[in-house]
Amino acid sequence: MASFVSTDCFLPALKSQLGFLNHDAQDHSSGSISVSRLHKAPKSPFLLSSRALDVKPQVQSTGRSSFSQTAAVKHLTGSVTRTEGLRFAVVVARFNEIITRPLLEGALGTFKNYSVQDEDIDVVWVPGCFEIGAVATRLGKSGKYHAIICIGAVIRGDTTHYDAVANSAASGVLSAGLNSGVPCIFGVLTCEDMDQAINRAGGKSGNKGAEAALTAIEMASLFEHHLK
Ligand SMILES: Nc1c(NC[C@H](O)[C@H](O)[C@H](O)CO)[nH]c(=O)[nH]c1=O
Ligand SMILES: CC(=O)[C@@H](O)COP(=O)(O)O
Repeated sequence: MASFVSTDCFLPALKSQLGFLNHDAQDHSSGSISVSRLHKAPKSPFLLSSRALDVKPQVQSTGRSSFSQTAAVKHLTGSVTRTEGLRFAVVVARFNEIITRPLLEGALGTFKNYSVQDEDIDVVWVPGCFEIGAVATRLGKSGKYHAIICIGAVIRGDTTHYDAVANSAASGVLSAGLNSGVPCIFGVLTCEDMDQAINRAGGKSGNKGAEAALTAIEMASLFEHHLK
């Protein structure tokens, strides 16, 4: 049976507060989850009420937190080094191609660096980000791909059209993944100006297309190697 992963990494203050009282210290008055109930309750510090944190800590005889990681815990993670046989689609918007093409090149370069075969990659061009969702859904439902990257660049103009396009693109990609069951990766820049976009398409902020490809590989591996 899995138990709680150690809090060492992110809750040192809480960990130092926590002692492990014997069962007669339960606090039934406030209905809060006292520390001692953690022995029965899911071992998550997030269930602690503030009153439980007032509990005076006792040093556990073992000196170990009950939030210790156990060998029984199974961790599933996609591997970026297991790309053999994984197939990808890249949906890329032609609008702002001066940005989307370097994003695409960043993605293809990452696939190459991680040994994804050219024959296992299909690139589909659409007019703009608004069209990405429908195409990603169709590709996902085709059953041909292990993950789909969606690449675009929405750059604010003079009107509120930006908000419509950006929000539609995000919800379209999200819906495509949820409706098709195939990981759809959001590689769409939403920028206030062209400089921001250039910086994220191979400039000083990196290449978001390359990042999206790495995410796609990990997610494709997670689904293919662990979640079937
Ligand atoms: N302004 C941007 C657009 N606009 C076009 C839409 O995406 C869509 O193609 C049109 O509304 C027809 O349905 N697209 C982008 O990708 N980026 C923009 O900045
Ligand atoms: C994101 C957009 O739709 C934008 O580029 C359109 O520009 P404008 O708002 O000036 O029409």
